[in-house]
Amino acid sequence: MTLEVRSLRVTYDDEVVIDDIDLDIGTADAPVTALLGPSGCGKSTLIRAIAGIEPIAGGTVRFDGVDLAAVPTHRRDFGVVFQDGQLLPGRTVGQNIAYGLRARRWSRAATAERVAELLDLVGLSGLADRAVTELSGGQAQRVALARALAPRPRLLLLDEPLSSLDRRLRERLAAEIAEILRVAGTPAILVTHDHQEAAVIADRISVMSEGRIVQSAAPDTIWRRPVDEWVARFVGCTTLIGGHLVRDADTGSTAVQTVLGTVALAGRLFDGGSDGAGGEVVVGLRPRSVVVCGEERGVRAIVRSVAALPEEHLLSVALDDGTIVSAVSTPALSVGETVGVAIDPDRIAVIG
Ligand SMILES: Nc1ncnc2c1ncn2[C@@H]1O[C@H](COP(=O)(O)OP(=O)(O)OP(=O)(O)O)[C@@H](O)[C@H]1O
Repeated sequence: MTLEVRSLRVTYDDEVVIDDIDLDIGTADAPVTALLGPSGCGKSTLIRAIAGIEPIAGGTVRFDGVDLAAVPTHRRDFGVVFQDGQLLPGRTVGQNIAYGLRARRWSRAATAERVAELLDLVGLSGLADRAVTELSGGQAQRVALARALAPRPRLLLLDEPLSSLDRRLRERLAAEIAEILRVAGTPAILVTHDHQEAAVIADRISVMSEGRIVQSAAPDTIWRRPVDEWVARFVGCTTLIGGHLVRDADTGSTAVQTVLGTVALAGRLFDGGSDGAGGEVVVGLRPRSVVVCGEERGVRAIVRSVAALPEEHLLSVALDDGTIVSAVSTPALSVGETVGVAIDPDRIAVIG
């Protein structure tokens, strides 16, 4: 059950909005893919083109090998959930979930059974007769998800389904959606701005920029081996520094030398490929990639500013060569103080 997008192009007037995109959705190793990218990069347009709502200017969209060019939206058997749910306001929760089943001529008994099953799946049993205008935002999005899943679609298209909810609810619902999709076994594409939501719900993340897919990989590969500096910055690296790869003769593992010291790059993400000794790389640092560790063990730095966060202090420090980096410290420190800093290898990205 895979969706294959090949050389897809979508244009608005003469402007190319989707440019030569290849994508495989619903593969055995990655049933759920998240599309992550900045505002305006074309995520929603791509989803709409796959759904058949947006005409395509070139390329193909196939499902299980069948070209969908001549298949209208309502015959593609795809479920869609948008940001604001788009529930039918004059009807109850149960009637909304049953909506697609009526159109497909399901019997009354089969419809009632399926609605009960989905209410249970999305955790809303007992709310079948509630008017949808009397639901919380989170409940409404669960009903929208149940309605999309009810006819057993071959693919689910989720276009920012949680972005109208507050952060805490979003985090909780993201975990619930991940579980619901796993139980339903339905392949899905999720459009989101939120890195954490992408990692919680999806098996694979495709990063988009200006109408193109710039990297598709498992979430930890995206965070730790971004394909270029743009992706590194997009996934939270605020400072990029040069690095030189060296091979530890004793362990055979690769390490990277930087102005912040040398750290081992353990694990499968750093094996093989261009990870041999002698290569030049770029190391991406996040605000928590550098830790204060005592002057004797780290690289000398002077504290430039200190912000007290609830669980730690966030510092800006200057190295002897003038490089400015963010660092975290549990104890409070003063501006002007000399400290030792070191890289936490589990929190950096390596590009190249
Ligand atoms: N109907 C339209 N006519 C002309 N241009 C459009 C239309 N819809 C979208 N665009 C443009 O196409 C580009 C991609 O828009 P799209 O909505 O796909 O981006 P997005 O990545 O989903 O953004 P966001 O994250 O802000 O929702 C944008 O430059 C947008 O202005």
